[in-house]
Amino acid sequence: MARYELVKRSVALITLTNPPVNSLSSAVRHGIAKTMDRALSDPKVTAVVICGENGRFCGGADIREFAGPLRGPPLLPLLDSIEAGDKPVVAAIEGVALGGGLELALVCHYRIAHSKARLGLPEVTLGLLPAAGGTQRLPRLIGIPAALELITTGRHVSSQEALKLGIVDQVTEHNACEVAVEFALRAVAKPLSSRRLSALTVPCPPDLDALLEAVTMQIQKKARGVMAPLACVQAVRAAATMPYSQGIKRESELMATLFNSGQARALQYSFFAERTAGKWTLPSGAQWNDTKPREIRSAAVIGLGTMGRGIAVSLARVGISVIAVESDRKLMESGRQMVIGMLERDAKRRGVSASLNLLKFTLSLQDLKDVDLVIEAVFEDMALKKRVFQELSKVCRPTTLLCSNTSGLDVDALAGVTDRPQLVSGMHFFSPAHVMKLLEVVCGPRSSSETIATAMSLGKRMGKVSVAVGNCPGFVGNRMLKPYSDQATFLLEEGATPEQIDKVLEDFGFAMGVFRMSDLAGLDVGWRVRKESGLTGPDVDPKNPPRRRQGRKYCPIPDMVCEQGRFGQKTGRGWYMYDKPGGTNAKPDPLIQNLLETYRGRYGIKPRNITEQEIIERCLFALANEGFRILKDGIAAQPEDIDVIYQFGYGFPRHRGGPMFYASMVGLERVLERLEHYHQAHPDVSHLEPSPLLKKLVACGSPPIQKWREHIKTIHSHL
Ligand SMILES: CCCCCCCCCCCCC/C=C/C(=O)SCCNC(=O)CCNC(=O)[C@H](O)C(C)(C)COP(=O)(O)OP(=O)(O)OC[C@H]1O[C@@H](n2cnc3c(N)ncnc32)[C@H](O)[C@@H]1OP(=O)(O)O
Repeated sequence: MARYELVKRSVALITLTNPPVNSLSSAVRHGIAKTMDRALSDPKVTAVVICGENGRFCGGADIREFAGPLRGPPLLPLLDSIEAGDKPVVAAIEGVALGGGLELALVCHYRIAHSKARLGLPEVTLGLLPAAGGTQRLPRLIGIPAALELITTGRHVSSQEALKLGIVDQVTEHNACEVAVEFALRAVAKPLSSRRLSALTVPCPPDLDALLEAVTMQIQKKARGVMAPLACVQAVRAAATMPYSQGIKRESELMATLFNSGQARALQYSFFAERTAGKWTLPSGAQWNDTKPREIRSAAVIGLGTMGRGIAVSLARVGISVIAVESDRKLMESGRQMVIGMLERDAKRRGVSASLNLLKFTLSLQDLKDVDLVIEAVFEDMALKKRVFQELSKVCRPTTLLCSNTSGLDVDALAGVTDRPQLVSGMHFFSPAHVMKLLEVVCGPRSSSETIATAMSLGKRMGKVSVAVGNCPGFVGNRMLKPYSDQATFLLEEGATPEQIDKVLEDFGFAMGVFRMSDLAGLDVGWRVRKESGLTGPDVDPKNPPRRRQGRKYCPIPDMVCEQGRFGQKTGRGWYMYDKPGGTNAKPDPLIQNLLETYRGRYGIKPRNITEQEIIERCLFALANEGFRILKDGIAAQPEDIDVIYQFGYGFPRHRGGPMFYASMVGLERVLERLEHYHQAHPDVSHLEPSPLLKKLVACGSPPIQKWREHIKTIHSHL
């Protein structure tokens, strides 16, 4: 776990060996303690170099160990003892020095970084703080403002930035280990006192209180209700105002408040969930690590609406040549201008040159005959999409993969009109596609494993978090959205207002409440779908009870809002009013209040006081309940996939883990009991009826979320 060698006759080279990221597991900490003792007690050794195996210094504490009882040598005293040693210690940083890894480097007396290395204290993203002295040493090294920014955001910095900030002493293009050994030899006999960061005084800015206040306010605005960044501010305040011995105690106290918190558990779960989601398995048994994806060099995007434009940008900026197709010259020209503008702005932000030469715009599908992959992003209309797929099937070479950006239509029906159903899949991007990180890769019953592997790998290349899902109306994300938003509109009928519901959801941590989100997305899209499904509009049987459709409870309020031409932000009116069409400043609208009152009056509904608890339970438990159905139906393979989809596609707060993790934290028994209660009160709302899988899990003693898979075992897996 830590290898010991003597090099150049007098330098002890300690190599951390815990693949893949050399995290500081109990065994590694043990290894460091043993090898450091050996180095310090061997008179032949004049200096020490610490490095990591396989070009990675250290990815920090072993996050998996946080879930169990803490064993092995504690990190903090181990690091303090390295710093206190009387032989110079040099950190040779290659790959990453993150979290405890950087804290280890900070107790070394010198730090040499490879030019491609990344450094940072990302503990805050795991609901923690750098509690192995990081909050006390980094401010002493680089000053309060810079340390505060790095510690509260968890941002990684390049070695060049680390050099500018003063975190490292030298950046090298060569083997960092060899450079560090030479450096260590030159450091022998130089005084170490000024190199022990804990002994330095903190350069304290005169406006410390104002700075801390400003950062606190920024955090409260950006990360409402999240504890760890605020604890980080307090720890840095301690560094600025206390001697090291007291500051370190404060750091430990603050860590103790975070360590076993629900937020830390949720954030650590989210870290692993994101990685688990990339590891897909299909019903055929094929999986992520045994299926080779195809290399995609060229792609086509059909349709230059909002989605198509974002997809074209996402492809071009990772070096894929793109042919963008529109049906109308005017639309093509305006699409061209927008895509070019988006790419130029993106390139400017990233400090690279825009890859405009990779773009081609055309009106003819005939131009697609040689591309490796097509992503169709036309209007959400099955007949139109089928025509496009039929045409593509004729035009493209037989090996071209055909993907649809549909947000919920049957991918297999599209596959059925082509000559290559095995090469068809869904690639469901989220708007705006060049910004949003989520990609649902929809696996139809005939999609081959190579097709799925290619779509997943293309998603990764575009910087997306890709999740493989099965084929059903709405897939995972949009299928779950329906019960969630239905509950919100039923609550409006019963007495709530859009702003009340949104506030509760935003206080819970959602980036936007359900009504503000709908206004942003546009209310007309759902209205059109409801009209096409015969749920609203002139075709609805007037004899039908007005609040029931197709045998189910139905709330027509969203249709009534649309009937007034209120389509959301783009029209300046929706659930809220905005300063102008396209405005983003949502204000409660008395007209909506009137509409709700008139509606309740017409149907004799006596409004009642709706509590925060009811809003959370009805919206979020209905959401999770559908998630259980999705797992049972084999549309998602594991709860982690659902949670990743909701975090990256729907603004579910990461510090709550996602709808399924949240349900597990509340307690499955409690979720079941509340759903039963609400279903009893609303027997005509089927999505409040507890799902069989939820009941089964409760009957099995509510196992932890990581064990749910063992109870799912569906024979109908679509994944
Ligand atoms: C009352 C109680 C009081 C309690 C007080 C407790 C006191 C405890 C004190 C402890 C003080 C410790 C302070 C330090 C804390 C930390 O260091 S927390 C960890 C900080 N580090 C990170 O956040 C880095 C996380 N990792 C990454 O960002 C990336 O993995 C990477 C290093 C940049 C590499 O990326 P990439 O090459 O893309 O590979 P991945 O796919 O992400 O990872 C590969 C596999 O490695 C696993 N992994 C990565 N990092 C860790 C880790 N730190 N611990 C455990 N496992 C890790 C990752 O999950 C992948 O594994 P698989 O999923 O199995 O493939």
